[in-house]
Amino acid sequence: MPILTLQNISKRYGAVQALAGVSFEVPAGSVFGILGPNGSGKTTLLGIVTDVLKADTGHFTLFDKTPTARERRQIGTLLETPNFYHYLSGYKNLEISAAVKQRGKDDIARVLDICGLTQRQHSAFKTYSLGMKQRLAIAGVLLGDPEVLILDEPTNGLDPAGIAEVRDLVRRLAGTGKTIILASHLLDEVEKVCTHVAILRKGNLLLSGAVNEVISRNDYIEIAAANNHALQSLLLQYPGCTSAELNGGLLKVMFAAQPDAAAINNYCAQQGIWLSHLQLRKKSLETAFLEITNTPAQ
Ligand SMILES: Nc1ncnc2c1ncn2[C@@H]1O[C@H](COP(=O)(O)OP(=O)(O)OP(=O)(O)O)[C@@H](O)[C@H]1O
Repeated sequence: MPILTLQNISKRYGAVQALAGVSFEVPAGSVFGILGPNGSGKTTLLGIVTDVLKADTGHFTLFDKTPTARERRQIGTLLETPNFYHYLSGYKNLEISAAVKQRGKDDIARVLDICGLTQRQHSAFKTYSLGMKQRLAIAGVLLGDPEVLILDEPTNGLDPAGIAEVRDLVRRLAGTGKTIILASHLLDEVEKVCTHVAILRKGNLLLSGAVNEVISRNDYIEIAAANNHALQSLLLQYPGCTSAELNGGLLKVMFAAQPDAAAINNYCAQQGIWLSHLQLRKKSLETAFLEITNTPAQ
């Protein structure tokens, strides 16, 4: 059963089409990244799902049901950094969060433990590192043990140590079976923690699904010969070749499917070009992502 199903969600702010007919499913137990550059509609989408905003068209279900207060109670949301009191301890701040959520204090020790803050629970919030502050914010979201967590840019503004701490926490939470939906403009974040992804650009969904399936990462080849221009023309005619760019003394050649280096070597030899260099290289997720986001939206 999908945890969240979006169907044809659109939202406009005046002249800006923030979301244009977005549909996808978030599977149970996934860490689902909503990825896109600034202004692509991520926060708007999370706002709609958490009932802060109303969609113009379309609808969504939570746990396969039209959401009521009962379904919403199973969602813990962190859309912006909470206003913790700087002079109060982590524990006292969570007492306030629990009271706002009309929950008792009995869950505080558990969430502090999950977020690795037990030892520092009685220290003032102002003495916490950036990573600890964000972990406290996530601890607040975990009060009441929701099944689904929605986090908007959870590592934004953190230093590298804080980013690593929050990523570890997200992975740990995923390991306990929680479904985690997080918006991010950081590809690295999605690569490191997400199992699934939806990629948005200017309010359009470019693709969604399991990270390994939707972001194809075929190898590319680096290749050179005495006459690189002749080699370039030749390779552009090779079946499945999508580009051949000259970079320094090497050609970087991309393919629609996994390239076969031996077959390419043979092809060049048959055409009278002897290679001085041929190497298979792994395409980075960043390159794959740029290719996806540079293709026209449907
Ligand atoms: N209240 C609003 N009024 C007018 N335009 C808005 C409003 N909120 C968002 N927008 C516009 O809608 C588009 C989508 O914004 P949104 O904040 O959802 O994107 P985002 O992907 O979350 O970006 P960011 O990472 O910068 O938060 C942007 O062009 C933004 O300027």
